[in-house]
Amino acid sequence: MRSGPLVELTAVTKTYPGGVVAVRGVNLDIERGEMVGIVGRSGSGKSTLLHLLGALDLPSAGQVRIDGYDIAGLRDRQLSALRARTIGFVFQQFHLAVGTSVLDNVADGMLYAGAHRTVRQARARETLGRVGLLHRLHHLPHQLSGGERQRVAIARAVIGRPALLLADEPTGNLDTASGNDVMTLLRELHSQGTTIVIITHDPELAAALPRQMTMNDGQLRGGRKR
Ligand SMILES: Nc1ncnc2c1ncn2[C@@H]1O[C@H](COP(=O)(O)OP(=O)(O)OP(=O)(O)O)[C@@H](O)[C@H]1O
Repeated sequence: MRSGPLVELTAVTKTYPGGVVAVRGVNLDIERGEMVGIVGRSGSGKSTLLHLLGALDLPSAGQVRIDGYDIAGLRDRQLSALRARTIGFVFQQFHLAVGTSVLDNVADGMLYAGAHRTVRQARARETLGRVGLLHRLHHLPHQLSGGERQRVAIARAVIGRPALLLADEPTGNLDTASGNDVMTLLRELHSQGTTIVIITHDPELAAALPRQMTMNDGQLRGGRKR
């Protein structure tokens, strides 16, 4: 494992074509093993920040380092490899493959590793055990509740044991009880060593996390501790 913060943003700005400045001069360190909430109103720039944290997008100015790598210095293939090895993503809308079993949805989270399907399925089974869904292996996504779907999405995101899990409004489509189950699961993954960043517009949810930051009009409060 490399030393230094897992994610380091220095003076990061993201301007969209058309001129909207979605993220302005953000400095942010996320240490290995942290669990962080980023809270902010709709349009404050949270999703844009998450895309930058996950190297899904490049900054217009400033530097993003992930696991020690300055992402601006990587070729597309190196960037994809870094993402695949290091980062898992969870979204509000689950994004599961329609018509594909729960087991294969999760097994596909390891496609990048080039392992045989039976190996991936064995890992998927083990990971679905961790999220409490061994009784749903052969169901299709549309046969699951929202909370179950999100647990499948989390299993897919962590099957490759990424150092960093980025979750964009992971409870946004769930009722309170299922949302609490998903948060409990994320805490468990955190206690097992995964660094987690959760984007939310829910101040209560963010307040319950070990570290919180606030996004306001593209600016981040609480980003750097030193
Ligand atoms: N692809 C894009 N092109 C142009 N402007 C964009 C694009 N994506 C987002 N924006 C703008 O950037 C600003 C920040 O958007 P972003 O989605 O990051 O906010 P958010 O805090 O995640 O909002 P929400 O909670 O509603 O998802 C908004 O003003 C938005 O309209």
